[in-house]
Amino acid sequence: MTDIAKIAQPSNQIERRKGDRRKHTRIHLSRATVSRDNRRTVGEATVSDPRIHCTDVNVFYGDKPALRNVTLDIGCQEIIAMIGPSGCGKSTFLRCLNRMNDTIECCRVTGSIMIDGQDINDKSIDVVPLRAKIGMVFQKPNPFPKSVYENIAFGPRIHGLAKDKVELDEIVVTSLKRTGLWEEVKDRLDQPGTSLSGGQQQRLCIARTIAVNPEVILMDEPCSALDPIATTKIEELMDQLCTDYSIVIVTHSMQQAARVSHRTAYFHLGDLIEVGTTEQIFTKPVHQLTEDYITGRFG
Ligand SMILES: Nc1ncnc2c1ncn2[C@@H]1O[C@H](COP(=O)(O)OP(=O)(O)OP(=O)(O)O)[C@@H](O)[C@H]1O
Repeated sequence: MTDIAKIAQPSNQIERRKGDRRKHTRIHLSRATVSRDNRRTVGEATVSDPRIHCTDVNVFYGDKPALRNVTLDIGCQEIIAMIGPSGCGKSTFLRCLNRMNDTIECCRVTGSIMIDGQDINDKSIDVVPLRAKIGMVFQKPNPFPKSVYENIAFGPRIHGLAKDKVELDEIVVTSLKRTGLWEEVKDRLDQPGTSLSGGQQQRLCIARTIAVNPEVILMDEPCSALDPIATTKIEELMDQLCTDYSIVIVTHSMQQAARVSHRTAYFHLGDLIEVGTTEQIFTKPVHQLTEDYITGRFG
């Protein structure tokens, strides 16, 4: 078994690894023990043909910095995983990518985040089409309180993507087929989305996201509320979807990052420490902080 295959082993073996990890001495790194120089990003943060190009992104909640000078590209047709200890800024970064931080009053974002030649932080940008272009799937499945059909049809209808009912039906069927849900729900399209299982609800939310033709799908711990079988289905789905969309996933599970992503970005206390191919990050991390985290010495 290769090193990365060991990391990506199925979740029934993960519990045993957790036990092993507890044997390591825990290292508590305070801001004082890690100099700013040691927290410059190492690795290739940029790609030749980025879908999203982030430069010097800083985020503050009130006066408190949550992210510092993050420069990172999101490539086309890639799955990039954001990993790091709790509170390091992974979700904050994800929310920057479709201006979800706008919904937090005390939050201020600086720097540039370019997609299709436009800075998404430009005040003239309409966030409704932006959030269709850069869709988001949350930790807990959150279907609309509507039927299965309406959960999918709602977005294309408000974005004017279907000229009539026939086209709308086609989008609904295609989106459900692409997420592998069609066979499971084709006889219950009129039932509430909330009547589906948790894993089906999460795939419904992904189907709802792809129904409006996104370029990027943001996933904030999309499997944390799901069992291992539902998790496997979502991971297989991500693998299929990345041929058309860029996927950015925040995950607490290093095994999941190793299984699904092409590149991995490691955050620590608001800094982007290291970016690289997932294989390199998990087998030959360059930065000591990355190594300490992936070997379970802290976090
Ligand atoms: N709405 C908010 N108001 C104030 N501070 C916030 C808010 N959201 C996040 N923060 C702070 O910003 C920092 C980064 O939080 P964030 O949720 O992005 O981290 P994370 O890496 O995603 O954590 P976790 O893995 O626990 O979800 C933390 O110090 C957190 O307390």
